[in-house]
Amino acid sequence: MNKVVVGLSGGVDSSVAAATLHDQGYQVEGMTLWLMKGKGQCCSEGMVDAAQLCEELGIPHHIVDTRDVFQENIVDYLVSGYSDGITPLPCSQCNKAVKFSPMLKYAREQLGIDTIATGHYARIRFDDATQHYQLIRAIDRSKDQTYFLYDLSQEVLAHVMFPLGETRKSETRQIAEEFGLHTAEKPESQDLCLVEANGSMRAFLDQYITPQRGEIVDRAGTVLGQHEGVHHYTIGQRKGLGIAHSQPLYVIGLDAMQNRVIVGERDAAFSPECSVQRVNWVSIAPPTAPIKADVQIRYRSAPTAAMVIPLDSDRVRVVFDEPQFSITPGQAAVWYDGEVLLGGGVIERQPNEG
Ligand SMILES: Nc1ncnc2c1ncn2[C@@H]1O[C@H](COP(=O)(O)OP(=O)(O)OP(=O)(O)O)[C@@H](O)[C@H]1O
Repeated sequence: MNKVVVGLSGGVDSSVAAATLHDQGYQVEGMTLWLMKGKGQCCSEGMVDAAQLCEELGIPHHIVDTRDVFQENIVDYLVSGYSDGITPLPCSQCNKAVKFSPMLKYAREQLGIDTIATGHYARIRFDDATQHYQLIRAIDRSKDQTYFLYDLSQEVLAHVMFPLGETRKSETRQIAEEFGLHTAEKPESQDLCLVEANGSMRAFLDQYITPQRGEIVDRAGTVLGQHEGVHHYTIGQRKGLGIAHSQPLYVIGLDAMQNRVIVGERDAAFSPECSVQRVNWVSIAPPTAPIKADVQIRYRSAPTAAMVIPLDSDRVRVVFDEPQFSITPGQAAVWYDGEVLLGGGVIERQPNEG
């Protein structure tokens, strides 16, 4: 019988992923990664919910202590990024370094199982022509999570299943009810796990970074106000600046070296291009010539037409057909050809951002 280890957060999506595979005849084992020191959602009640689910399905449940891996790859990464005036995206980094690789390693080495599954909304297809696994958007575009998965490797894609890729979110709860799972009623997580655990990103960061007062300036260097710490701000932010001005002002740069937040009017927050580092060509061999693609610079933003121009083995320049608002260093730029996620990487600081 085919064996699979399903990553269980204690939420409804991973519960349904496990129950579906179990129903299809797979020999399923549940695995919960203990990610956070303290009271992270997946780590206290989540572990109990995951254990109860495994009891309901009559399958084994493994809890793997990965708190050190999470601390090093996510907490330290966020603290150092925000201290440096960028806005890191923890979820893609978490998927790559904390969830998929350690889960697969543990499944193989400790359980002798070579396939893992999660409740992500995404699909995988093997393309015979290119001999590559391709990461494909979920059927339910409103829940599609491929943006957070761009950094997975071919090796991981070859051993992963996403049972919810063809399911609409509206059906998931119904399926959970049909299977009689207690997680059917569980509310959705609304935000980043660290934000849910700490109340806000600011509260999380303030535990690690001592707020340092500094100046809010315009591009010419004129002082317009004071800030409480560069790490409290993000490019494109409008609210919470506390400056009276004739036009709305936006954060257009964060200068950690000089401890300054740079603001400007809306027009100044648009850029025609950006460079992207730590690029992973997830579904295709790295191209040597520029390609046309639809690029997404935020999880919830619409993909927009651009040229993706390879610079070297893991850097590209993205030139948009139309200038984009608040391209945020640290966040992911991810590019698609239709439904296929071709690649992605981390947006670099722009030359004019201080
Ligand atoms: N602590 C964890 N241990 C193991 N797998 C996890 C853990 N957290 C998340 N996952 C896996 O990653 C998937 C996506 O996680 P995400 O945090 O985005 O939650 P979600 O989409 O709300 O899903 P869920 O409803 O299952 O919590 C989950 O469905 C689950 O398979």
